[in-house]
Amino acid sequence: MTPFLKIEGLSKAYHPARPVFANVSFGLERGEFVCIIGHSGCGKTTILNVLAGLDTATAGHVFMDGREVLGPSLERGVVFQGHALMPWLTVRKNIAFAVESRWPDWKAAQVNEHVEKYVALVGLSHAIDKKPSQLSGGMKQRVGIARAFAIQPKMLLLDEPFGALDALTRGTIQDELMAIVRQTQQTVFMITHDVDEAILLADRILLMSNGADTPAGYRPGGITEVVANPLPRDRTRAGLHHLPGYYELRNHIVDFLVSRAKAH
Ligand SMILES: Nc1ncnc2c1ncn2[C@@H]1O[C@H](COP(=O)(O)OP(=O)(O)OP(=O)(O)O)[C@@H](O)[C@H]1O
Repeated sequence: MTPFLKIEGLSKAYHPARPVFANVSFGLERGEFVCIIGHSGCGKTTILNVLAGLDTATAGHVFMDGREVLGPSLERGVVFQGHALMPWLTVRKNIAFAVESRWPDWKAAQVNEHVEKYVALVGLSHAIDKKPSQLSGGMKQRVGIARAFAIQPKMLLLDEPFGALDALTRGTIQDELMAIVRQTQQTVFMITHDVDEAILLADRILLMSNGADTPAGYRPGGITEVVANPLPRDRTRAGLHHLPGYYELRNHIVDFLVSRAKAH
């Protein structure tokens, strides 16, 4: 069967002889949550941008639901590291703008009800009529997350969406994200640097290595290994460390990052 999202032979080269990554192929099933982990500069954001249709690959193709991704679409919701909000609009209007683009026929009251629901979901009802400059970095990030969810895309692409959040908020939003994704059967591709976050959220974890000079010549970066998460899907943040298999999985990923992800 063809997967919901299919990535075939993707390469990106800024210098023809030294591609950042080459021959990257993988698939995501509908409703699957996949995280990608790798050191800075290996090309994770580039891959995510190609999946979003915001960047083009030097070689290879991406198909979603049987159609090639050739540009951005409201079928794919993206949450960036920086929150990318319109600074002159309130939280309500930032999200309403996206919702109106997605459903141009909706009446104002319907748009507003929808916006309020998603703002409540990320715990920001009290700040709904504030502008981004009046919010903390973490709050702005939550607005970005609410906006991506509000357009109910077929696929969510998340580039370290929780990086700027303090540990407590991060935990709460991880729980919320997990609950929504399970409930909506959302398909998610997420970049993270946090091994525990990947183990908590992902069904599978892609381990990506950096391009490197080796005795045999330059070796482009790529997906070195795909790790299936063996832990039960109803795992929780608090219970994660007690699950059999957790430490083996964690050690395996940390070992990859320490000794295999970069040539020494
Ligand atoms: N416009 C560009 N011109 C030349 N090189 C670029 C350009 N954009 C990105 N790169 C290089 O491509 C590589 C991959 O960048 P990318 O942002 O995808 O990495 P990343 O794995 O997401 O890193 P991080 O974890 O730090 O966000 C980096 O080495 C970067 O220097």
